[in-house]
Amino acid sequence: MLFYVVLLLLGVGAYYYHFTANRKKIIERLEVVAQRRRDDLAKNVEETRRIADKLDPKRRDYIGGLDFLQLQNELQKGTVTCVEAVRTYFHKAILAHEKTNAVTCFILEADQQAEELDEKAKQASYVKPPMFGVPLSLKECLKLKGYDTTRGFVQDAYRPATEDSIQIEHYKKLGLIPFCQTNVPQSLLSYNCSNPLFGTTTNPFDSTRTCGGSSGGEGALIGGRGSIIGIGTDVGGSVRIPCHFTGTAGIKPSKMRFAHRGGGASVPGKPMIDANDGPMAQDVKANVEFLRNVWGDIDFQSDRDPYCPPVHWNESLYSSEKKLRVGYYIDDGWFTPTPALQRAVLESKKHLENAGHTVIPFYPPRLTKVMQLYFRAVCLDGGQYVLNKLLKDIIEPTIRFQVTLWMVPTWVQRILSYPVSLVFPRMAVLMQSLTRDTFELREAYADIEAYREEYVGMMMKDDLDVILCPASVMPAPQHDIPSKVVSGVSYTCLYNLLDFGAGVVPVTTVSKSDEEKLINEYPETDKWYQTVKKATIGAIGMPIGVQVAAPPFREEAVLRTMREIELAITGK
Ligand SMILES: CCCCCCCC/C=C\CCCCCCCC(=O)NCC(=O)O
Repeated sequence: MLFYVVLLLLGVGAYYYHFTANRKKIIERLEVVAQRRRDDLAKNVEETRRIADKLDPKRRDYIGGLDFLQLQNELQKGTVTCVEAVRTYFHKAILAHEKTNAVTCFILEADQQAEELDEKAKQASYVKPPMFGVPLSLKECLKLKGYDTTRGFVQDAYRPATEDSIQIEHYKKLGLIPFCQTNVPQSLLSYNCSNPLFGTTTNPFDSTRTCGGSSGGEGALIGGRGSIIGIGTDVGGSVRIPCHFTGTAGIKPSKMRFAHRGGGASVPGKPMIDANDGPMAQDVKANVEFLRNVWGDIDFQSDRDPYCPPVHWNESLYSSEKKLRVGYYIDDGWFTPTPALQRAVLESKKHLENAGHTVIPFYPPRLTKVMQLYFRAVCLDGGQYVLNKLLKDIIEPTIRFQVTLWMVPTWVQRILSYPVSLVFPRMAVLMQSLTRDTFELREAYADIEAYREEYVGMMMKDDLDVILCPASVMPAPQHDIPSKVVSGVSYTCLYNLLDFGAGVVPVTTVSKSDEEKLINEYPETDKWYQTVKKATIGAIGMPIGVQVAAPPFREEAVLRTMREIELAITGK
């Protein structure tokens, strides 16, 4: 017996030695690559600055002060040139990048593309596309020919995409000029924004706090006024959470509204959790104008990807005079949001009521079950795909907590969940979420299908057009918090599980009385609540958004509601 125990211990020891020696070698090699990539970025920023500085600062200030529609209009009229627009945003993005570390690469050829467009515009026969010359920032994971899409993995640096994705091709055809790529959290499966290649992107309003993720670089850049419009991706909130954290507006459309051929994903092959790309901008108006043009010309995408149905922009749904019926909630029953987030929903409710809409309570059913289904379906192989990639890379410290969760075998998590349930029931629910086998996975898929039917059934029963609810559980927290509170995505991931269109519009900022309420009334019943409460103290002044969602192909109703809230708040 002793012999076998010694043999086992020797085996484990040898494996551990081999594993750590191998990891050390990988890390040493990748650290050289990461340093080289960062040095290249520093040179790239300086070259961009040289180009941006060719534009007269007075002109730059004027163009930089235009909003999306004004810039689009001046470019159409020819009173602003494409070169001027690109150089202005090169300059503004450098400023925002210096503050937040949002950019992973400036696309220098944007300047040349702008020159070419300006040349074309001189020809009398040339018809300008609708978004002629508007500079566009892109989340780093989007496939752009000639540029890396690392998703924060050092191992994927210097492996540029060989083609544009269909969506990028389309945006270029509509006249947009991609001018920079923006930072993401390693693996994209997080709502912070840090990786070992490009480092941490910070919130433009407070550098000790995260800009959110995974489209965090976009949030920081747009919130920091370094881009007028950008594209993010969202599988659990990655467009909507950064919008909420940085005071910007964006929407994740339902999956089928864009072509996905040639695109990338954080975890390929997860059929029931629907991700999509989506625009992010300084206001809702820009999102509307962008999607009106993209969906107005959606045949471009459908012709190249038959899985993308040719569903055109529905102007009558967006501009309808018919009053809306809105279901709202301020607490999903899984994770009570901090007071400012609840207040934002109640204020939005008032704005909608003042505009003549009917707003009634709505109770999303069984969120505890939803959280289990979401984590089971998003980590459908128990997290193995992401873990395999991470183990071949330098692991980002701010996601180490969730990496540890993925490393503990499922059966161990299940056994431990029983004692844990006695002191921390919500954690125990998640410990039972990663799948043991395909039987459980099939069951989860069937449950998601049934849940979708139940949810839309409830909306139909009350004749609801859209749902209004919080965008998250808290305002932007410190950089390490998202990994410790992965369960805080309940307000957003629900609408990926349902495949609804869902957007976020900025509504308010955290006030002193929100903080007092937080201190006196916010629950402290478990570790997650304690962490959220602690992270939210000191967040006075941080932006707060609300979320609007509607079933697939009704994104125009979502945008209409968001726009009405925006109009009521900003008056423009
Ligand atoms: C014991 C607990 C087991 C649960 C393990 C959970 C590990 C965390 C896994 C996933 C976290 C998901 C968070 C999602 C954040 C938003 C991600 C997103 O939208 N990404 C965009 C994209 O992938 O394109």
